[in-house]
Amino acid sequence: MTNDELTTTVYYDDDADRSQIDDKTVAVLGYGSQGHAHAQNLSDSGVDVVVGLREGSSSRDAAEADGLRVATPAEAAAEGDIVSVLVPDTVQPAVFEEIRDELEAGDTLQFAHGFNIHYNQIRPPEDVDVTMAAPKSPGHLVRRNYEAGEGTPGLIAVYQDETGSAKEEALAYAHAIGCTRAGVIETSFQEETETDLFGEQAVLCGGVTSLVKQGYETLVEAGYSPEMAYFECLNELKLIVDLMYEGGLGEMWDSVSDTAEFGGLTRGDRVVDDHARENMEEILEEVQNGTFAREWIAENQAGRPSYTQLKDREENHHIEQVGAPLRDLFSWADEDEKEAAEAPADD
Ligand SMILES: NC(=O)C1=CN([C@@H]2O[C@H](COP(=O)(O)OP(=O)(O)OC[C@H]3O[C@@H](n4cnc5c(N)ncnc54)[C@H](O)[C@@H]3O)[C@@H](O)[C@H]2O)C=CC1
Ligand SMILES: CC(=O)[C@](C)(O)C(=O)O
Ligand SMILES: [Mg+2]
Ligand SMILES: [Mg+2]
Repeated sequence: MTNDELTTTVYYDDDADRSQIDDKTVAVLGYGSQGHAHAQNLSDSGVDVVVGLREGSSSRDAAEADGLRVATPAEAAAEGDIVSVLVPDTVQPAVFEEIRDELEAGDTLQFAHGFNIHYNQIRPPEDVDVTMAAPKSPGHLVRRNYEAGEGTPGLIAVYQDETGSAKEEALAYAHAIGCTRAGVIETSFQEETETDLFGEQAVLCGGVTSLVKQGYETLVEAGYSPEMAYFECLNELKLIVDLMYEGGLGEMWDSVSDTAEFGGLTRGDRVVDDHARENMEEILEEVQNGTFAREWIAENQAGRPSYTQLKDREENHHIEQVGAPLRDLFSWADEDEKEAAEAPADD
């Protein structure tokens, strides 16, 4: 299927006009998963970057060690023509209030997720552009793929176009962080927010980890060794998903045995059944009607009691106790490979 046959236009490197960003300064607020990747990729792409971090932030040393200028969020925003808000969603409203007065007419407020705009937690001034360039990838792979000369797919969206060139600038930003190497699709703040929240809750982060833990617990409670259960239900999942990533479900089905294919096709829907689908639809509705957003905002206002308890329970799950030493064994193989690579040639 060519781009013309796709229902959505996919933008690539040649579709981006880098003159929209090359003479501008980008203030990247936050230096975490997305922030470190955007800042370094933008800088390596030749864009002037200043990182905005709180005084005393533990991320300051890392950003400076990576050769980037660091300032406070307000100082960075004052310098920036584009202010990329890459602090945690739950602190963005407070950080926005810190920088609001530093924004000038024609500046751009740029996001990697639409949560605070879509749920009206940030109401931007009317004289700036509001855009999104959102990698569809964890930040560390945004950076790793960029350094490998590749990219990660991304989305762009325009919420407010005061200058008349918001989309073109967002596409130039997506180019500079490497996303147009892989492909960029235009969406809206609403669509990105709702699909991203649903996807991370029901499939990518919540659904998958629950499936892995349930499978692991089923095997262990039936008497099988935890190591066997770990290899079967967690470790091999990467290898299976890699095939799906490369060539869709079909490439995975073609690679596994007929036995696995028959077993999977006849039993998969008994595990993720109609009830699971009803739960997914309920989760999507909670995203769409703001129930999840209100719950997450209230959780943070209360000091994250449930989040902390759930995180602690997850970190102490038996699969994590079993997995750590097993992965160290794998890293031993890496160490072995490293030694081999560093050893002088026997010539
Ligand atoms: N983690 C990911 O891979 C993805 C994240 N996003 C979005 O990117 C944005 C940033 O998320 P992450 O990179 O995950 O955040 P993170 O939690 O990894 O990093 C947050 C950064 O902000 C800094 N920070 C925290 N509080 C601050 C404050 N009050 N003032 C100034 N700096 C502060 C921290 O020091 C850290 O450098 C969010 O909107 C998120 O939804 C979008 C796509 C994927
Ligand atoms: C990595 C990503 O795309 C997520 C799961 O949406 C996120 O980290 O918010
Ligand atoms: Mg996401
Ligand atoms: Mg997300």
